[in-house]
Amino acid sequence: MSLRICIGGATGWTGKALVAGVVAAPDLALAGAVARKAAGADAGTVAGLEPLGLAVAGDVAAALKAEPTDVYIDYTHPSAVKANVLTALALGVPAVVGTSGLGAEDYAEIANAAERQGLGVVASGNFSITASLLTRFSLLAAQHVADYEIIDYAKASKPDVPSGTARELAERMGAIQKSVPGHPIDEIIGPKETRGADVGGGRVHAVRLPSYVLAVETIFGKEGERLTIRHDAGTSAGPYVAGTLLAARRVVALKGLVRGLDNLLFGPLPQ
Ligand SMILES: NC(=O)C1=CN([C@@H]2O[C@H](COP(=O)(O)OP(=O)(O)OC[C@H]3O[C@@H](n4cnc5c(N)ncnc54)[C@H](O)[C@@H]3O)[C@@H](O)[C@H]2O)C=CC1
Ligand SMILES: O=C(O)C1=N[C@H](C(=O)O)C[C@H](O)C1
Repeated sequence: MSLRICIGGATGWTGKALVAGVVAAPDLALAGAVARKAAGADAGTVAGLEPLGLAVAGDVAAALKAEPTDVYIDYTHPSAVKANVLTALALGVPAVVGTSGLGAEDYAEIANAAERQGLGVVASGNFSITASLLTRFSLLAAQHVADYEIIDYAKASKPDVPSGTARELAERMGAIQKSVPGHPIDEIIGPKETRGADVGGGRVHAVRLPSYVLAVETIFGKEGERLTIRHDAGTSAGPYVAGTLLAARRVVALKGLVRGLDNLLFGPLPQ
């Protein structure tokens, strides 16, 4: 039997690519689509496909109550994602979280809800395979190099900061080892903001300019040498589809939260 998927944010840049990905996959079926402004429209039509005979719902609860659903996928907005995921869990549906804007405390709350319900959640700041390689390489480097900073580049209109990619990376790198600034930030002469923000125990610098989609750079410094690891997203949402659908296929067998697609692709980080 096909895995029944509901997509939150089905009319968006990523959501439309996911609707097409689900429709094209022989083992998946589109059971629901959520988008406030397109409620009532055909889910295929709003994604630029042939009509699917499935009406878009105005909110997550309506979609999950209307059709039996195995997995809820969220690509909505930083202001909506947490409530959407908690709603899905409360209705007994595991979730895959692509939307950015949540940090360690939000994920602790989501992890608790998932464990209480005995359900899985997979969240990843970036579901592209190559971005997951940046994450994994950076986590490995953080095991060996104590001094690092992250630069987070995105489009000028991005509403959240840092990006989901950079935030997850900073929090996970900080859990391995915190990067202590060589000169205490409180004692800096000049505007302290120039040194970026402390996210999870490392400095993150956000650049927001036209022409970027999303790029993340981790810079590791040691006496006499430097390592830079960088990922650049292009203008297509295609790279996020395979990783998101891999997470959807795997989340049904999980209990609790897995944060980071790299954990599904490459297993736990070697100690
Ligand atoms: N983890 C990953 O690999 C990726 C994460 N993202 C993140 O996913 C999110 C969505 O990105 P895009 O697809 O570019 O956005 P978009 O703006 O193109 O689409 C957002 C969708 O969510 C809906 N929406 C907006 N506000 C809402 C609200 N308050 N409640 C319910 N639905 C709402 C819109 O109607 C639309 O369908 C962003 O946070 C972005 O950073 C995007 C691409 C990849
Ligand atoms: O807002 C976007 O567009 C993206 N956001 C994600 C993030 O916040 O990390 C990543 C994706 O590459 C595009």
